[in-house]
Amino acid sequence: MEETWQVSFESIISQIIEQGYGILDGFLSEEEIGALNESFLAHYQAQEFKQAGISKGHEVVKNIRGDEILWLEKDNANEIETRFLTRLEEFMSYVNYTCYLGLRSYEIHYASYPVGTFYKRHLDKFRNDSGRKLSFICYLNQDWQPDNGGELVLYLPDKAEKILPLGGRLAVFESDKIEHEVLPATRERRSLTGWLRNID
Ligand SMILES: O=C(O)CCC(=O)C(=O)O
Ligand SMILES: [Fe+2]
Repeated sequence: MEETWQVSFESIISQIIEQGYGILDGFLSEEEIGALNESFLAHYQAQEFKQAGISKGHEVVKNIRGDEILWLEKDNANEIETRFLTRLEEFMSYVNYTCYLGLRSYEIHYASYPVGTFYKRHLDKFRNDSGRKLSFICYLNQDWQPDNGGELVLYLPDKAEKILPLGGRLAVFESDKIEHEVLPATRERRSLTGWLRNID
C-alpha cells in the first residue's frame, strides 16, 4: 500500500474510533471520478439500475427512500470499478490491522438519487443480518455546490452533522450505531455505497 494511503487511512480510522464516523476527501482523484461517472452512465443507460427497497424483502417505498441502485460485483467489474474495489479492500485490511473488527467481506452498490428524492432517517441494519459493521459512501458528484443540498445527515448523540456529497469524498460510520438520512438535492446525486461485513 502506498504511504499516502496509510496516512489517510490512519486519519479516517481515528475519526471513526473517536466519534463513530470519519470523512476522507480525495479517496478518488478527479480522473477516477470522471471514469466512474462514465461507467455509471453506461450502466444507467443500459437500464441496469432498479428502484431500491427498504428491507430484505426489497419492498419499494418511495416516501421512505427514492434512490435507484445497481449492485457492483467484483467478477463483472470493469477496470475503474476494479481499481475502486481494490482501494476499498486495502482500506478494509487496514481497518482490520488497526481495529480488530474482523472484517471479511463487503457489499456495494451504485446509487442514483433523482432530483428531489431522499432517504428518511434510518439505521443500516437488517433484522436478520447483523453482519454490517461499517457503512461507507463514496460520492461521485462533480462540482457539487452547497446549495445543491443532498447532505448526508448523521444523528450523533449530541448533534446532527451534515455532510455534503462532494465528489471523491468517502464517509464511513458504524452501521449499527449511527442513524442517518439523505436530504433532497437540486441535482441528481450519485454515489457508491456499501458495507464492510464481519460475516460473509
Ligand atoms: O448516500 C448517502 O449519503 C447515504 C445512503 C444510505 O444511507 C444508504 O444507502 O443506506
Ligand atoms: Fe443508510
